Amino acid sequence: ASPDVAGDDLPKQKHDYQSDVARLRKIVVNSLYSHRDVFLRELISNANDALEKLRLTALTERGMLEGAEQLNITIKAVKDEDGPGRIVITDTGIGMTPEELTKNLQGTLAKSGTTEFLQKAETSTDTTGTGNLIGAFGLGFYSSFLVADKVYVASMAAKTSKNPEPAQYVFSSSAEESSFEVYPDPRGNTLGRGTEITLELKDDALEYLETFKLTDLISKHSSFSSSFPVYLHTQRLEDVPVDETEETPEAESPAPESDDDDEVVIEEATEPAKEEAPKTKTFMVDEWVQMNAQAPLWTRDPKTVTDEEYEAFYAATWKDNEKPLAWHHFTGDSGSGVSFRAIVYIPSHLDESYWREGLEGSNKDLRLMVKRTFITNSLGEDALPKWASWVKVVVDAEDLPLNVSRETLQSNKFLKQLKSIIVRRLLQSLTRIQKEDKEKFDQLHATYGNVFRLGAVEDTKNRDTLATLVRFPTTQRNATSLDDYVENKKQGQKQIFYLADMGKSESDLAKSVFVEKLHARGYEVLLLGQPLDEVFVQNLKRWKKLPFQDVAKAGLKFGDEDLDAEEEKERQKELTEEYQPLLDWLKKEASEVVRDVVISNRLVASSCAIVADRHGYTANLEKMMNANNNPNKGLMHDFAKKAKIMEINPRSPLIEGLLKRVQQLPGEDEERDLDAEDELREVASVLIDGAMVRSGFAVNDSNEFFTRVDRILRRSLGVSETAPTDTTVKPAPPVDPELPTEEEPEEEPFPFMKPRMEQPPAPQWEVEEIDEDGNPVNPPKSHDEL
Ligand SMILES: Nc1ncnc2c1ncn2[C@@H]1O[C@H](COP(=O)(O)OP(=O)(O)OP(=O)(O)O)[C@@H](O)[C@H]1O
Repeated sequence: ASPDVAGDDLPKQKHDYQSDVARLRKIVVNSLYSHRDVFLRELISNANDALEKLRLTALTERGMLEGAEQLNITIKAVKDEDGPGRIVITDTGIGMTPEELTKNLQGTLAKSGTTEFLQKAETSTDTTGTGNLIGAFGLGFYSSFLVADKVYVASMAAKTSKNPEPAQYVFSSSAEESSFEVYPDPRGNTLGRGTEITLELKDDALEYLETFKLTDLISKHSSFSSSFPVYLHTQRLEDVPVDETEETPEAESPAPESDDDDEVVIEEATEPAKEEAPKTKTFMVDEWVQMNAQAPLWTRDPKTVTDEEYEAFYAATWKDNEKPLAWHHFTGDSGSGVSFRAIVYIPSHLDESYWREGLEGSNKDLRLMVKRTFITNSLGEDALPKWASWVKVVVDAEDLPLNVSRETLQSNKFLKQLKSIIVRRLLQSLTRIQKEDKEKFDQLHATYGNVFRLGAVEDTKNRDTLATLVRFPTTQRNATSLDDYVENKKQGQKQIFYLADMGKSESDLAKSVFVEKLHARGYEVLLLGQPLDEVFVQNLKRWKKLPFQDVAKAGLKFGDEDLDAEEEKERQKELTEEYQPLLDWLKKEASEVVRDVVISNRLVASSCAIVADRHGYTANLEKMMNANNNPNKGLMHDFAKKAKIMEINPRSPLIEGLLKRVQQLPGEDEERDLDAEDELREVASVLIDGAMVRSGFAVNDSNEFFTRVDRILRRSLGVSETAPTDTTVKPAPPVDPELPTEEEPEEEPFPFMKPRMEQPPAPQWEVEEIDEDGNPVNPPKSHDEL
């Protein structure tokens, strides 16, 4: 039988779901079957949101609390004798008008990436990790359909000046239908205010009717989902002595609110009582048991909180099914008279939208409470910097007035201090992990390595601490910090050598002409292939007083030049004199692309390379400038582009050969062989362009470059340079009007649907007192000062 809320005989307004919504619902239900326990957490958390909204709005809107005085959530399982069984979840929150029922509950697909997601989810068989999908796509209410065939949402909006006479309406929908209905509640106004969700359970979900199952679910997943009391309806048998002269006593039912269905069931006494024992009767007693009676987690002494509780609190508060990497629970006194408690969590993954969003910092994941009441999740203009904006924080201030409006809060000194307190605490946690737990730090760096680079660029105050956290591959080892690098420098070395080429792998970078001599001589070179690397070193400029030196740029010094023997210097001088004719000749030939040609001190096996002048573009920078499609890059751009130097390796036989040929060229008044000269020029041009390519630059006209290469190859093979290639080709068949029928190849599943690594348990932090600037008042011995 349908529950009363169904109003079977009523005329109802039908609405169609958007077609994508119906698809989405199906995917959610199919892919999340094994996670279906989450439905209760999602509904409790929605109820909590509605209560928080009410409490916040009621600060400025009088009379809103009329209708239902208590702010709470109740859950009741109803076993129907002639029906499947229902779970009813009721809150006395802000409620919804019929328009809101229609708009809010049909779900929106406005979130970016949803359509893409749908396609991937439908073609993928991999459903691991989809537990997060619910939170990520705002599908909270949809999770009802994981366990219910039919869902009724009765709601009565709070009374406001704009809506002084709210009415109770019902939204109903079944799991399969592509439409939903909204109609006036046939029972009238039973709620006073708030929302009641009735789930008509699927046949295979009847286990959720059992009290122990609900108790287990709530304590496992939802005890932290609400800061308002959550009551579960329970029944127990109780023997009560009866005085036959008195009337049958009423069983007590401390229900948080009256409930018409809640008639107390009274059973007959089971055994005829013995004479001496007082007569008893067994009653079925209805009770509402509060499921979250414990003090909120952040107010507790961390010594009494288990890792599991910290993890459950994190999962419930931020709807993230992956365990956090670490957390820091502390109390503090802001100095401006506000004492507070806080937990800072480091998630084990970055939201995929992090890098897509703009650079202005915002933090949706901060929950600012005053005396356990949620106030806001926005620090406004005192928002965390972008690099730290992913951190998840609960802060509860004791000494702020409860009725602060968000506006007055913005001008409160405490808020300004909060930003630096959180950042400082976060940095302390990160530094501590770096020092104490290598394995965890590796995970941290894999996720946040680029965030640390960004931070070092963005946050000048914390630049050094953030830079300490960054790791680089080098020509000698992996995961090297700047401090490690400096420790490993050679005698006399006064520069930190690096090679930057965005997007190149370490092994490609390690093969570059620019590092060959450094590597051969045993110097370490940082290999920078990450997008933010070059900006990072340019902002940092130096580390431990050593300047960064791009090994693809002029100015490279090994630092032991002064230690060279006199004859070594003499040899260098001789070489320059010997090669002067070639240097002069090449300088003319290469004048289009370089400013000068010199004898190299950085090449070992390669014949030549193009290095950027101190103020010129490196190949990496030139690529970025070219990609930045601004036609008016101006004079400086042209200047920077030309600011290159060609270096030749006098030990290379190719260069020796070229020198000989240049020396043999006839003098001014001798007879010239123009063909031979052209040939030599062509060889030189291929050498120059080859050096460009080998050094990471693009050649001006690659097609023309390869035509020249082709000509030289023909010459060396003795093939005619002018013999044409047969260029006849078979034309394509005529136009085909038929549409293709072949299926699309299956694509890789979305990255966030792939399984993620299990995280080891995070360490527990001690509680510390901190002052106005976030400095510990009595720093414990184990504490790392930054
Ligand atoms: N118990 C409720 N009381 C009042 N409004 C509700 C309630 N449950 C849901 N809503 C409304 O319906 C909207 C959609 O709910 P849904 O759970 O699908 O998404 P969400 O809560 O916005 O996102 P998420 O659950 O992922 O955080 C909510 O934003 C809210 O406006």
